[in-house]
Amino acid sequence: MTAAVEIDHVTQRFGDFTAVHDATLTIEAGEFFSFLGPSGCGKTTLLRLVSGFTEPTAGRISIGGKDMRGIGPNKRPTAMIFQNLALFPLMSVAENIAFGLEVRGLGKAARRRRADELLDLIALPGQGDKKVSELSGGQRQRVAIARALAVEPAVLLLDEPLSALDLKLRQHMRAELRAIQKRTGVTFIYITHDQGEALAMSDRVAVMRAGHIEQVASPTELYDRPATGFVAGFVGETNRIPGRLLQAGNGYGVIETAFGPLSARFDGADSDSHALFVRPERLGLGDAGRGNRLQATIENSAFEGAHLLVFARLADGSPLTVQVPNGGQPLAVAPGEGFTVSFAADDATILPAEA
Ligand SMILES: Nc1ncnc2c1ncn2[C@@H]1O[C@H](COP(=O)(O)OP(=O)(O)OP(=O)(O)O)[C@@H](O)[C@H]1O
Repeated sequence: MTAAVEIDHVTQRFGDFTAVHDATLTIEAGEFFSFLGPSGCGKTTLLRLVSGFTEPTAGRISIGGKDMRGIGPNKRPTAMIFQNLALFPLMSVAENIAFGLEVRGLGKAARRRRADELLDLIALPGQGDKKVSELSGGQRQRVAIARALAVEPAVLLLDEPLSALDLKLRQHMRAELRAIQKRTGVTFIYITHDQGEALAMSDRVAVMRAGHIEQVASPTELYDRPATGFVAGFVGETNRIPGRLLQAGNGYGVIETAFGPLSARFDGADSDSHALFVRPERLGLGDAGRGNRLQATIENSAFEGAHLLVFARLADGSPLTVQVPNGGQPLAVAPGEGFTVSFAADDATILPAEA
């Protein structure tokens, strides 16, 4: 089972405070969709609205084309997985998975059959008789997913389920979650403040800021075509150079900056002031005919294995980060020395400047 989720002009207020402002978007059936944003931006509130734990102050949520107004959480075709998995430690793995089925009156043999199917799905075949306490953190995570899937929800809601795991396991579980989602075809709605997680797993991501949805796009589009300065800065690293728009046309613009005119992609967004955003890995050392040039002075650098991060200052003292691929040669410039970087207009974006 799978279903689309329509969020139609949904607002959630708590007293005078608006946690979600007029959100409108459709999550397609079978999609892995993430809400990404800093703490307090309203992600959990939106998830609770979809699950039915909270009714919106205004607007409407539909699941599978059905209006969910007045339909309580246990009547919705959704299941939720929380950060603390709340597995029952004294029950076996199979009993944990089948718990929701017992409540629904399914017989013992049928429950066990379903638990075994789900154990295959989460790549823990034959582990049903183990105790939860005998499993690793990642295995418990998978059992929690199996338990949520046992009741055949059309939409699975996941509230930062990986945040308690260590980095290695988290990265491994990203791939696991994605694979389980693909195998089941269930719509996954995932919330996280970890951009790496959202980019690695999702078909599409909604970036949220202070209750507003800033952009909904695929991971590559978010990274390469951020719609706002906030998205450019929140999803990945970026350099920001403020300036005044000089000219625009055909999808490109030129802004006058403290370092001369610079050109980049520009979609024509009107604003009193603009800024150019360029990612550290899109800056190349030297002037290799890339179109835009900047002079900077190196402050220090950090070796990260596959690349070197160079922290530099522009002439007005503002910071510039350059990511240089590790080509097996030491960097030819030392701290305190000046150097030139360049970038192509296609590798940078001009957006309205934000405070
Ligand atoms: N029941 C409530 N009553 C009053 N304010 C609330 C309530 N629930 C959430 N808020 C406020 O709404 C805002 C959004 O909260 P929410 O939990 O949705 O954020 P979040 O993006 O999920 O953050 P985090 O990543 O920290 O969980 C916060 O400022 C929070 O304090």
